[in-house]
Amino acid sequence: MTFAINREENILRFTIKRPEIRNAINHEVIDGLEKLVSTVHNDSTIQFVVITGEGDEAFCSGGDLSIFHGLHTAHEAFPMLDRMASVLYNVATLPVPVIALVNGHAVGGGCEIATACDFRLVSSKAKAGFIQGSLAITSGWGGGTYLLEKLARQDIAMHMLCESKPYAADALLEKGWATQVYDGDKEQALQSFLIEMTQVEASVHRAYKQMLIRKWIGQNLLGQIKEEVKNCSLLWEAEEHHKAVQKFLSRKK
Ligand SMILES: CCC(=O)SCCNC(=O)CCNC(=O)[C@H](O)C(C)(C)COP(=O)(O)OP(=O)(O)OC[C@H]1O[C@@H](n2cnc3c(N)ncnc32)[C@H](O)[C@@H]1OP(=O)(O)O
Repeated sequence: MTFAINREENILRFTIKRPEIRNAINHEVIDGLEKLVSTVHNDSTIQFVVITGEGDEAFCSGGDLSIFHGLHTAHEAFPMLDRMASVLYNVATLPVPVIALVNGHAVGGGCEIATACDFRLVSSKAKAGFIQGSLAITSGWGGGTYLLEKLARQDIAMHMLCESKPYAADALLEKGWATQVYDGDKEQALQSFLIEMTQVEASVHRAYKQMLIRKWIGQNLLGQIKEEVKNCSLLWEAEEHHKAVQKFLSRKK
């Protein structure tokens, strides 16, 4: 199994379990995120959702290039992008706070997943960035839309998207992408982040989350995400994209 869903008291945790390829996303992990969403909707006692990656190296390295490289045309890429974008919107709009425990690198689609979450607790050793531009595509799972929505400074968000590179944790904090940066043990970091929040009734968290979701519905965030998906699928079929992916997959270390 390439993912795990575990419950610890009122916290539901989703772990991507593909550390050998830096927790890249395959179809089974997408299925797992769907399962996570339905579990939360069917259990009103869940207070928080945590998404993380196995190991110390990576939170998530984005789409599994060895699989998704097989998608050539916009027509072929669109269903994968659209499905993941929909699943991620369902994660972003879960009725409880969602925390990305960024235990290691979060690049490409991995950075999109973390950006869709309400909070990002980032290891001081991690790097994160929207590196999709270096593969001649844009974000395509909604991440660009979330970034432009979530960062207080739009110029910084645009710069991150257009530079298409990974940033160190301190820079991510300065830009407003990281909620907190932690040293050492991720479990301790999570515990201290949640300690004050757990003193507040879960119904209060749920009410604030609804406030946020209403705002996003009002500004048609989902419609904007659908446009992002469409544009990404058009860039996907260009020769430049396929060459860049091929270069990554065939690089010599
Ligand atoms: C769907 C839209 C998208 O998500 S587009 C973005 C796709 N993602 C990427 O381009 C990121 C590619 N990965 C990386 O940049 C690096 O692997 C990062 C995450 C920075 C980690 O570096 P480092 O710790 O040095 O590991 P490494 O590069 O030696 O990789 C270890 C093995 O894992 C593999 N791997 C890594 N990422 C992916 C991926 N996204 N898809 C498929 N395989 C991936 C590497 O190829 C490497 O495999 P191997 O050990 O050489 O067989």
